[in-house]
Amino acid sequence: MEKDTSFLLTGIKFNKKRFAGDFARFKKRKQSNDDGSVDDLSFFKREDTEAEKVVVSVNKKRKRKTKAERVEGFSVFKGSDSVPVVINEATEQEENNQKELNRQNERDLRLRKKYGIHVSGNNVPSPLQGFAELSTRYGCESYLLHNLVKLGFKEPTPIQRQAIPVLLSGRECFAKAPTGSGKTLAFVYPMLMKLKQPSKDGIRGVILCHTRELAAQTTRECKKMARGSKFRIKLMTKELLRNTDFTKLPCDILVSTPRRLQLCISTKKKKIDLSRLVWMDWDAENMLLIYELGLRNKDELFFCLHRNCTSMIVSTRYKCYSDSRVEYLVLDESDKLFERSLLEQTDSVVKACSNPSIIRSLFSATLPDFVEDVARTVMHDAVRVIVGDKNAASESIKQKLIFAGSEEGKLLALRQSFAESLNPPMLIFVQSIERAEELYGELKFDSIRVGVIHSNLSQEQRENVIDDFRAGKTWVLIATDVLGRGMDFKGVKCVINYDFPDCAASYIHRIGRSGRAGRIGEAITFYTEDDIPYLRNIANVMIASGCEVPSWLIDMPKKKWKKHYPRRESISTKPKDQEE
Ligand SMILES: Nc1ncnc2c1ncn2[C@@H]1O[C@H](COP(=O)(O)OP(=O)(O)OP(=O)(O)O)[C@@H](O)[C@H]1O
Repeated sequence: MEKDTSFLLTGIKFNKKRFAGDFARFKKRKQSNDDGSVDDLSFFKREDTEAEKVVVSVNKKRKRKTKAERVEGFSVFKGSDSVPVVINEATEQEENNQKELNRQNERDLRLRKKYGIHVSGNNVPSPLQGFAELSTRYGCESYLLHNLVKLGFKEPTPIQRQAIPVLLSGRECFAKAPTGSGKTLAFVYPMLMKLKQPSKDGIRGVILCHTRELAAQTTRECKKMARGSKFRIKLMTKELLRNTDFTKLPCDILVSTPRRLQLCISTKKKKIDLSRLVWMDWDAENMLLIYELGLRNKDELFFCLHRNCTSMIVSTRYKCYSDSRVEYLVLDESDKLFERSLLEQTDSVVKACSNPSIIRSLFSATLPDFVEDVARTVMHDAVRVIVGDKNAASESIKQKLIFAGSEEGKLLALRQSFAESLNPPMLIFVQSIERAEELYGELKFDSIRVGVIHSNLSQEQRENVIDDFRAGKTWVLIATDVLGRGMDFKGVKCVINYDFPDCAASYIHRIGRSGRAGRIGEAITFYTEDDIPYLRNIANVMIASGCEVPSWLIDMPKKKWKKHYPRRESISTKPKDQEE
């Protein structure tokens, strides 16, 4: 788990040649930035103190002009739901407006309570009552509504009810909602609505997924939702990476793993440039502001305004225009993307998407504190949306723990459960590639159609295994954690944790491959002596998801859970002396 949030503290390179005139104005004052870069670090470092003052000052100015305007703070966590401003000397019209606002707030609260939605942030937009509001409130194009009907989606899920209006209002968002609860649609739909039309400006939407399988699935879902439009939605494949000149690639939305996109950004020949700077129309008012606020140049002014005002206010009052490229960035399974193994690559991509008007969103079924910290530091006036209990799994999954005693005991228990009731399609998770192959070796001679997937297989092999499982050609799929998150196999009835998961988050995601979209699922977790110290953490998840747990489990001491990868005996029914 990483706390490093370096991408937030990195800046944007300015095209000094292109804006030579503007730079000339500041030459004398900007002694130290000879390379044309913003003195980003020091600037951002003081944003919590100086910039806050600046914003208050900017906001005071605005307030003087129109009394009814609200003072917007920019701390995500300063308040819970929206807090209406009390207006002194209110006119009758203003009072009526206020009453209507209060009534709306009450309606929002009731709706959120009904669907278990918890929000933090300033002026959080009202949740959707139904999909029809996408049209009445946001002027959603008819092809998008038709696609919802075609997909058979009648009602928005709770995360869709809240996250879609947040993103459509141009707010950044970090969200946690149970596995299988429709988060993909919650970020893809507003992206399609926001981007409106395909354009020649290059890639405007980027979705990062932690595995190729999830990226491929998300691309497919995205295309389904965009049917009837001319959006070009591309999956970053190995071929694309090798053979494409991205400056010529017609693409509006790119779905990729962080690794592939980073490779692309860092390889000069590929010329993929996701960054663009927003420049303001330079006028006297801005000049004045710079001096009044004690800033050094218009870049600093821009960041101040941008970070603390809504983009609409910036664009009308301060005549800011956007020459943006990536307008929309999604980090799906965000906590995974921020883990040590992917952090650097994710960091590069986020850094490259340097359009200051960008709307970024983080989605996952688990939201550890360090991700909240990242979101709080990096995002602009973001809204946090949590559906259900923060540490819970999906409530539609029946969860069971089985003591298997030893490795041999696990294999016996598995075969016994197959003999009693094989309920395919079924996923079995193990902790390593080696163990996946071992278990596959044991089961392939039983009369079960079994497949295996892990990261040592070629991309083609992985695709074939997934296709066979989706098509029902294999009933049981043995997998490492490469399939533990995000994958949507609609009919999976049962997940078996053959090996105990390495952390509570991994447990939540693994078992969440069943019980999707409101269906009933089952999760069985084998444990041995080695795993007992970690049982309590799983018990906590079970309790939070409404499952019954034996009292002895609750009485167990809590254990701080780092990654749990015990050395396990190999999976084999051969007598020990016959093993090689
Ligand atoms: N409004 C809806 N009504 C019915 N089904 C829906 C709706 N929205 C999405 N779904 C379906 O729910 C299933 C799960 O959706 P999705 O894969 O987006 O879940 P998720 O929340 O991203 O899960 P995970 O955390 O495991 O990634 C999909 O099969 C999707 O088609």
